[in-house]
Amino acid sequence: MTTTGNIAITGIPTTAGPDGSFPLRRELRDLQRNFPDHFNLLVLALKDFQALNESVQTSYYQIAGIHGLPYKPWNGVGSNTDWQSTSGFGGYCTHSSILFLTWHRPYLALFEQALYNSVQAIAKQFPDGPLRTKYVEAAKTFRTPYFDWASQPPSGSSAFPSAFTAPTVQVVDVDGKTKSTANPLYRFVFHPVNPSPDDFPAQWSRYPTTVRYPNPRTGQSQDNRVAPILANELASLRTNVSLLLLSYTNFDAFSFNRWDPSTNPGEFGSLEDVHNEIHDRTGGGGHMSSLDTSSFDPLFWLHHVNVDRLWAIWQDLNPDSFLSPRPAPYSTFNSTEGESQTKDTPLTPFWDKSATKFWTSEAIKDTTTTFGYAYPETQEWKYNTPSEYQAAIRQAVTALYGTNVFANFAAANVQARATEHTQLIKSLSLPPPPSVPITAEKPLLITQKMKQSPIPDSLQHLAPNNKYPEWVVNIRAHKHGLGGAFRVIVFLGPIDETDPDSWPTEFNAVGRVSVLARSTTQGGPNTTKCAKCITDAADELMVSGTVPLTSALLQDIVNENTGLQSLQPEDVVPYLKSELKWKVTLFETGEEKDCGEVPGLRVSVASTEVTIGEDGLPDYSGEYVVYPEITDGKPGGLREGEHI
Ligand SMILES: N[C@@H](Cc1ccc(O)cc1)C(=O)O
Ligand SMILES: [Cu+2]
Repeated sequence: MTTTGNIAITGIPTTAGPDGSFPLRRELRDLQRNFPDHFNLLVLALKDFQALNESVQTSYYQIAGIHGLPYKPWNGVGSNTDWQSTSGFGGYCTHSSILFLTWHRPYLALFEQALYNSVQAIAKQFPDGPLRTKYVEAAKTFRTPYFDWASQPPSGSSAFPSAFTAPTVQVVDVDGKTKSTANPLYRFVFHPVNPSPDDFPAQWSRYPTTVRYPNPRTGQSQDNRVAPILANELASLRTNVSLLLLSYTNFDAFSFNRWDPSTNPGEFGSLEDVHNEIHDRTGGGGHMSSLDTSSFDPLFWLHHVNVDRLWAIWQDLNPDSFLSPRPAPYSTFNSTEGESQTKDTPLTPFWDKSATKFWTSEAIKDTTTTFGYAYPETQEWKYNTPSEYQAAIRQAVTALYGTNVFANFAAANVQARATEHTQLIKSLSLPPPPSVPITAEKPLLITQKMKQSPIPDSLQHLAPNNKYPEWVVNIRAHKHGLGGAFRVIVFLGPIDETDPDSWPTEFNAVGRVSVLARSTTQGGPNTTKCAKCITDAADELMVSGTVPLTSALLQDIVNENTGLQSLQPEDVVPYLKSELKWKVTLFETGEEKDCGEVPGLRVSVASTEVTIGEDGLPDYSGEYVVYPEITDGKPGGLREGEHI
């Protein structure tokens, strides 16, 4: 890869195998356990890549810097100066925009081709002989892994893989010796944090490395907080992913989180919304929580590969739906607020393979193999017909994310969550894990239960005639209503109202909608943010998200002391009226702050009747019904007579 002039974004140049196959981007835990040579290369190459001089255009530092901070033009692509107007943001990344998914695909391809450079270099450094042969061979099919944050981790293993949290990792180094080395997935070590003066404002330059859940006082990363917080809202997140993949059929609704008055109650969610939630839950006020800094955390790349994968899966299930022109939500390096963004809008700063023009959404929509990779679920070449291929995708999706909410509930042993939860919370008070070497973690498994049983016998009575109502909480708010990143957490049941710090780990937390608004005060956190809303144009941008409730309702039904009897509206409506609540907190500073309400906040509850087919697959084609009586009278709740 040349490092001067226009850099062509090629991904890893690959010719298809004789059967049409392409190398796979695999799940991290699968890679670690089943492809140890690839995993070994990942560790060594990522270290090498991260160590590149920060002034090199294809260094980790500079590639990460395309997304947000330090707001510098990259690859010879000048920036639009409009972003400096009050409502704009620096950097090239696209969010709440129709280009959200497509822009990130060449971005990941660029990361992968740069990482691959290091993979090649490393493989060749092994001593001549069988070791080198082995690693050179493995290097050919090396692709960036993904972190599947939605499927159920195998029992006894953490929702946040140790590959991200262990400070050191065991590797076979290029001298052929097995040793312990600093883990490049754990954090990125800036060298230095401000290679040019003021790359980062004080709020960020205080951290010499990327951090997760930084202690607000000491700035220490608290990685042990991530796993319990991922586990606590996992069942709802997983339903969200199944709903997105199996019930959304329109690209615009599926892809991004912008809300408008025509949004129907079955389409408040989006892949961008669940993606935001992962930024929030893994960042905890550290780098992942902010669009300005998230791409510096190595986790960002594996998270976004998963987002790209979910899109690839969805797109192959819905090949005829693609983006329709939409106005840019605000000005950035590559867009001007209000201008129409279409499938032909240049995805700057990513030059295409010719290095003379930019990639467009249209050019990268159809297949990931343009960039030399596929996913386990998208091995199209294995099937004779499109319908066979789609049936296989559906099967793979339902095996990982739950054939239906009942099978998911049973397989994931959600029932045991209450006990498990107490243990997790206890583990939070323990000191961070010592520097342990990575031991191969169990890969995600297709659980037998999900495959076997359409509706487990013990839950059959809750879906008479194989029909049941699926319940969701829909949320919308002004994206920039608080002048910073905030979330709305949804609870079902009592919580400690007085302690915002405890809310994400309350057992009764069901799920959240996280809004990654950028801080409008670039100098750092502003203490008046909760109290005041900003009144510029960006304030008008409305975003939405959804929190699936059904699995939490099932938990409450099974847990007899709640009194809830069924999923039917006559039981659920009064139950939700008394038990459903939500809290708004600002999260960018690492300190949880109760913000009461956000401008434009509307929370509503909707349900749709789902029929489970013979094969256990849910049919989501029904309409959604909104129940304003549940939220009427609560702050920010939809009122009766009000339109969604
Ligand atoms: N937090 C719960 C989900 C839940 C939330 C609220 C409830 O009332 C019940 C269940 C879990 O870990 O699975
Ligand atoms: Cu992201």
